[in-house]
Amino acid sequence: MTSNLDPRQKLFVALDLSSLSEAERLVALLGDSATHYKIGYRLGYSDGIAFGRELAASGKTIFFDLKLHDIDNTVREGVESIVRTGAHYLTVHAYPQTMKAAVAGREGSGLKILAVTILTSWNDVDCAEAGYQGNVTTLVQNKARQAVAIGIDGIVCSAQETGMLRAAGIPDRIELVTPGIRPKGAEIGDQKRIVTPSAAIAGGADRLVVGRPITGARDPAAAADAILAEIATTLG
Ligand SMILES: O=c1ccn([C@@H]2O[C@H](COP(=O)(O)O)[C@@H](O)[C@H]2O)c(=O)[nH]1
Repeated sequence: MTSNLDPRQKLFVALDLSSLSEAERLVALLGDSATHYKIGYRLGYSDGIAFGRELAASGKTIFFDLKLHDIDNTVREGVESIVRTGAHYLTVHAYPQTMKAAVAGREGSGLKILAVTILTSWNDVDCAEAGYQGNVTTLVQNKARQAVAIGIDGIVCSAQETGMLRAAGIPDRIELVTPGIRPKGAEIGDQKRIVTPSAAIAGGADRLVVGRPITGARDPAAAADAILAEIATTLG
C-alpha cells in the first residue's frame, strides 16, 4: 500500500540565510517543492519575522525557531507577538517555567509550541560540560515528559531519539520535530546527533528540519527534491 501523505509536509526548510533577498530568492527557487519553512536567529534578527508573516499569509507553514528562554512575563508576551504573525510553530527551551509561560501566551490560538530538549549539536560530553547530570537520552526523555505534562505540542530532538520517546510513552499527538538531518555524503558541520532523511522517517520522526544540505547546495531545488524523494520512498 502506498502512503497518501504529501512528503512536503514532513520537511521544514531552514531559511538560515543572511538577507531577506537571499531568502526570497530561495523560496522562489524552491517554488512548490517546499511548503514548510523554518526561520531562526539569522533571518529572524533581521527581516525574518515580517517575511514569515508574509509567507504564512501566502499559505506556507511557518516555524519560528526563536528558542525563547526568559522570565515568564517576557516569554508570554513574546509568544503573544508571534501568535499575531499567523505563524504555526514556535520553539522555546524545555525549562518548566519557560514552557508554562509559552503555553499561557499561545492560549486560544493555533500556534504550536515546540520544546527544544537537547540541541542536536550536543553529545553526552557537552551535556556534562554544561553541568547536566545524565546522558543525552535520559535528559531528552525527562525534558519531553515534562513538556507533555505542561501542555506543549511538540518536541525538538534528534531523530536518534524518536523511537525511544514513543517507547517511553510520549503520545502520538506530540509532534517529534528533528533537526540534525544529513543525507548520505552531506557535510556534517556542527551537528553531532545526525540521521539520514530515510532513517529519520523510518524511525518515526514527524517532521525533518533541513538547512545547509539544501541552502548550501549548488542546486538547492534538486537537493530538496532528492530529500523529498527519499521521504516519499520511505513513507511507501
Ligand atoms: O536541536 C536543534 C534545534 C534547532 N536546530 C536548528 O535546525 C537547523 C538545522 O540546520 P542544518 O543546517 O541542517 O544543520 C538550524 O536552523 C538550527 O538552528 C538544530 O540544528 N538543532
